[in-house]
Amino acid sequence: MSFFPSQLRISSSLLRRRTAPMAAAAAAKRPFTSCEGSRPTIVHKRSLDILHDPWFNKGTAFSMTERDRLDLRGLLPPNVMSSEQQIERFMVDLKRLQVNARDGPSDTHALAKWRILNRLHDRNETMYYQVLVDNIEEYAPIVYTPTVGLVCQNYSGLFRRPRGMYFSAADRGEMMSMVYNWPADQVDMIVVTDGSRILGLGDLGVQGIGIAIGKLDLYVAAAGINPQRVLPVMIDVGTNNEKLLKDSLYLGLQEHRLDGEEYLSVIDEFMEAVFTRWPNVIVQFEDFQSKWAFKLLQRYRHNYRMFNDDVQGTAGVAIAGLLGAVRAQGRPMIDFPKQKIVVAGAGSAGIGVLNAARKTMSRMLGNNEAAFESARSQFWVVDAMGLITENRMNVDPDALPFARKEKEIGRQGLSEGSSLAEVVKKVKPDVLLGLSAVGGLFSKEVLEALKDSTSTRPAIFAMSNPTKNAECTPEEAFSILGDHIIFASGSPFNDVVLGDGGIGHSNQGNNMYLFPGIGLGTLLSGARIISDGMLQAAAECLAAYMKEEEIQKGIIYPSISSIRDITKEVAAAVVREAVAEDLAEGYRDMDARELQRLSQEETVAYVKNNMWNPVYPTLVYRNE
Ligand SMILES: NC(=O)C1=CN([C@@H]2O[C@H](COP(=O)(O)OP(=O)(O)OC[C@H]3O[C@@H](n4cnc5c(N)ncnc54)[C@H](O)[C@@H]3O)[C@@H](O)[C@H]2O)C=CC1
Ligand SMILES: CC(=O)C(=O)O
Ligand SMILES: [Mg+2]
Repeated sequence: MSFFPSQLRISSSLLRRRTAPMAAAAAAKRPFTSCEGSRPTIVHKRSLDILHDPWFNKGTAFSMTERDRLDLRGLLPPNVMSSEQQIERFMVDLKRLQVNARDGPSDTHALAKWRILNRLHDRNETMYYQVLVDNIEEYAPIVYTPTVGLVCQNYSGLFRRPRGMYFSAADRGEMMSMVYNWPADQVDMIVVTDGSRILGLGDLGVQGIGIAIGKLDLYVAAAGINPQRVLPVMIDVGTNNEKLLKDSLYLGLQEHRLDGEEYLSVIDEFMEAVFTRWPNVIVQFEDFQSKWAFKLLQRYRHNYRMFNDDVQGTAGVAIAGLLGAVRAQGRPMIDFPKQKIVVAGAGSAGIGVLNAARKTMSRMLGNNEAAFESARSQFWVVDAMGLITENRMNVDPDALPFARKEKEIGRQGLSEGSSLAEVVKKVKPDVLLGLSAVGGLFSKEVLEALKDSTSTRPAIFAMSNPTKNAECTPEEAFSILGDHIIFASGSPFNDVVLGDGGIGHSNQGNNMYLFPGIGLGTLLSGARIISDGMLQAAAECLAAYMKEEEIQKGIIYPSISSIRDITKEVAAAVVREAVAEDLAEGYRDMDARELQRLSQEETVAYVKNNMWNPVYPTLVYRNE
């Protein structure tokens, strides 16, 4: 099945948008698995051991009866706090930092917030996630992009308590037993990186584990995956970052990266080990350099429950945004195949987006070979060496399908290696999309050239992360191109106040709108693999989520404050597609046949009821 649905399916889901009433659970034929937060939790420890365990610790919120039950009386100040009071106290501390920091959202300021939040995570996970869920808009930029980039760059210095697992080249032959060192018998979600391309910051070696941790924080906050069942993983096969190789305080292997068969054998061993211990786990590959991203995806996707977020998650988010941009021009989505799109960056993310966009156009044009071939001519791809054409020596095989024919581009006055500014000047594209990792690539010259766009409302996607790597800022885009544009960036920027006092919307086009729902939907369907159709359903759901009035205002992605809601909808769409493709094997007491019987509303309710909420459970002690 190819990546994106026909226009008909998009339209019908647009009609269904946000129609799933929560009353559906009550109307459902059978009770769904209830929220785990309400069940008592059996613990096998007491006293200080409980206070020092972030999974169970409630700090001052332990009730007096619980303090008696768990031998905690006298180990805490006597005033029992509600979780709201606890958070209020914590926030006073966190906000004081904000008041005192005179330098605005500087790096040191953001890092200080990350430290405070991380320390909370280390002593009380429930409260940490409560703070995150309730203030996701404020703290996603701290636990995720952009601050997570800074955290990864400084991880060797910031490291205090271990979080997640490290599999290194030195562990070859040991991984099958090592996985049993992880304390949880059930793991639902693993995010794994080899640290070779962290955001747009390059090879950060073992320090890249920060990105796996940040992504899993969003799995918990947005998708309600139980934090006791997530596992961040770093596969340390060395680093080619010369600075880290020479740094005596660096925490990873100080040797050059393994390559070729040796590298593959390490990743193979890791996959075999984790799927042996946790056969139903889902593995998200994150921030692997392009060289391996596609190869590993092809190697594993038909046998394991895995996906590559940079290739597949980014593609879905970009497609949803591109369709939003078409609607924002006042045109029907079926006009998407007429859009001229210039893409800067032909790495794992850029090529992932290009393949998905081409397939989407092709489906809209009739879904045959001629349509697929014709869709190709809507794209111009520029990488570090300029416009990619068939004359490029040693063109990357993944980029080859998008290499322009000299004959075609000769007519436009372009040639192999033409600069981005030249390409934009000559093509006059509807969309300029950056996944280059080069901050400021959309220079004044490039944006000036876009003024001649044939679109009534050109779209600029400056998708590279973190903030400093964005191809341009919204201020630059709106000030040069005027008010009637669409702007999206990978990391968050503030909206821009326009000359007439209106708002120039700065959308965050980030795969965070899809990966949590893809993971949750896969988990709750029990799908054996993650198919193109499931990814396509996720992207379609995101595209359909935006209301017409929002789109007309230039808002093409939801606010991050609604990420839990959008994730629930995306997960339900993924579940339904898995069922439709006969891939779903069920989850816990919801078997495949029962899943099949659920209506759309019931599927949404099923997803919602299986999302973990950060609420203190009642703790009951039992001897082991
Ligand atoms: N917003 C989002 O959700 C996502 C954003 N990204 C961002 O995309 C960026 C790229 O990621 P990957 O594709 O994995 O990296 P990559 O390193 O595989 O690819 C980078 C590409 O940019 C090209 N490039 C370098 N300099 C250029 C220049 N001056 N002009 C045009 N192209 C140039 C390179 O030739 C290469 O093709 C990163 O900054 C990453 O943070 C990645 C995934 C998701
Ligand atoms: C967002 C993301 O996955 C990246 O920048 O790599
Ligand atoms: Mg990534």
